[in-house]
Order: sequence, then C-alpha cells, then structure tokens
Amino acid sequence: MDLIEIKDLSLNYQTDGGASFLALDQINLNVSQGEFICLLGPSGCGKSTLLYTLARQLKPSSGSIKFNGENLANVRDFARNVSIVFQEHALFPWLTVKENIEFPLTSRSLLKAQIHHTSDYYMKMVELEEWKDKKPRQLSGGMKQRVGIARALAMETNLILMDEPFGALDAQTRSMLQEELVSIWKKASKTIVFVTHDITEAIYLADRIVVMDANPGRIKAVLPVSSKRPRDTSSDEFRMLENQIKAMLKKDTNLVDKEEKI
Ligand SMILES: Nc1ncnc2c1ncn2[C@@H]1O[C@H](COP(=O)(O)OP(=O)(O)OP(=O)(O)O)[C@@H](O)[C@H]1O
Repeated sequence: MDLIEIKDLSLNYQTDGGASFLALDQINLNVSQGEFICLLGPSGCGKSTLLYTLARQLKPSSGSIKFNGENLANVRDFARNVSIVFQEHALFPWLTVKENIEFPLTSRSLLKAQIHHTSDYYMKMVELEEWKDKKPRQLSGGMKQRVGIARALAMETNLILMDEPFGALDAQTRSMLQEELVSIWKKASKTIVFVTHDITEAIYLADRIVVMDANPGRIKAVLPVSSKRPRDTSSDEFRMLENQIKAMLKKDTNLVDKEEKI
C-alpha cells in the first residue's frame, strides 16, 4: 500500500465574483513511503494548491486522498503524521532556535527531557547547535530555513510537505541546503513532497518529478530520476533530463529559455 493515494482529485476555488475556478483537474498520483517527490510546473499550475490539499488546509471538490489507506480527512492526530515547511520560514520571532523547534512538541504529552533530547538531535542534524539560543532575527536566511526544516523533522512525522523552502535564498545557500536535505532525508527516512519552480532543483532532489500544467492544473507527466545521489548537475544524464523537461514545458511558457526557470 502506498503512503498517499490521490484519485481523481479536483479542486475549485470560489472567486470573489462568485464564479468558480478549476485549480486542480483530475489529479491521480500515488506516493510510496520514503519517496522524494517534486511538484514542478509554471506559476499557477496548482502546485501549492495540491500541497495544501495534502496538508488538509484545502478541501477537494471531488475525488479522494488516502493516507496510509485511510481517507485523509479522517486521519486522527494529523499533526503527528504530516508537517510543513513554508517558503517564508514562519518562525516565532520571540522564541530562540531551540524553542522554535520545540514549540510543536509542547502540545504533546512528552516529558521535558524527551523534548530537549529530540530538539538537540535535530539541531545537530542541521548543524545549528551553536545557534540554539539565538533569536530568528540573529540568523541568516539559510539558517532560518534550517530551523524550519529541523522543526518539521523534530515532529517526526511520516510525511513532510515543503512549499518552495529554498525559493528566497541565494544560489550558494540553496545548493548547500539541497545537499543537506538529501542527506537528512536519507538518514531520517521520511517521505517528502516538495514544490519547486526550478528544474535543476527538482532533478537534483527527486525520486520522481511530477510535471504539472496550468489552466486547469493537471499532471502532464511523472518522470523518474534514477541517477545515484549526490547528483552531478553537469552530467549528460542530468542535462538530458533537464532538456526533456524544458521541451515539455516550452509549449506552456516562454520563460524557460529566459531564465532556466519556469
Ligand atoms: N484562494 C484562491 N481563490 C481563487 N483562486 C486561487 C486561490 N488560490 C489560488 N488560486 C488560483 O489557483 C491557481 C493555482 O494556484 P497555486 O498557488 O496552487 O499555483 P502554483 O503552481 O503553486 O503557483 P506559484 O508557483 O506561482 O506559487 C492559480 O491560477 C491561482 O490564481
């Protein structure tokens, strides 16, 4: 059984004028336990809508999502199963790094010592131990994003949803965090669904890339990436896949050639 089974999922937004807008049209996708999935596509193709539907923050208009074989809407203790990392790190500015990581755990009936142990473990994993008593304003963008990742990991959920978590970072920090994320994902054996605009990022990270189309949001193709990690972005295999995806998206957007992004 797959961890996530999405069947004939459609979602309509009600616009202010009372009209309805079809943002997701008949999405079918299964994600297995431990898989790293990237949702890739042009602006407005419904990547975030799909992610937030998986996070139960949006309700499907039709179709179904199963999580561990159970209807997603009925999953009890949802916060123990699914966590989210946002593009904007969404940290509490008045809490320290350690307190931010521990915050979601405080609502669970855990001993303080257990909470400290968990936060210490994940702070170490994202190399933030030295910064544990600092407030978010004292951190760089990349560090803040690492706190967001550590917080999601510390919740020890099976599934982690990531909405362009590296979108606001400079290229160097971004590529460092991509590398770290792959090694953390392997170590912690999580299932990740990751939204991105960036073709290179998707090929670097994913086991499978879900290429989406806009108006209405649909799945255009699901492409497996089989090369071994860490992936060499200059390899022939990498370039070939990049070109394949560009060609696929070229029909939908003229931005691909301009910025290597969609
Ligand atoms: N609350 C809303 N009400 C009406 N339409 C919406 C709403 N939220 C999103 N949309 C529309 O749904 C479509 C999909 O939006 P979504 O944010 O999921 O796309 P995306 O692929 O994540 O885009 P981006 O990469 O720009 O973030 C877009 O056309 C958007 O304008």
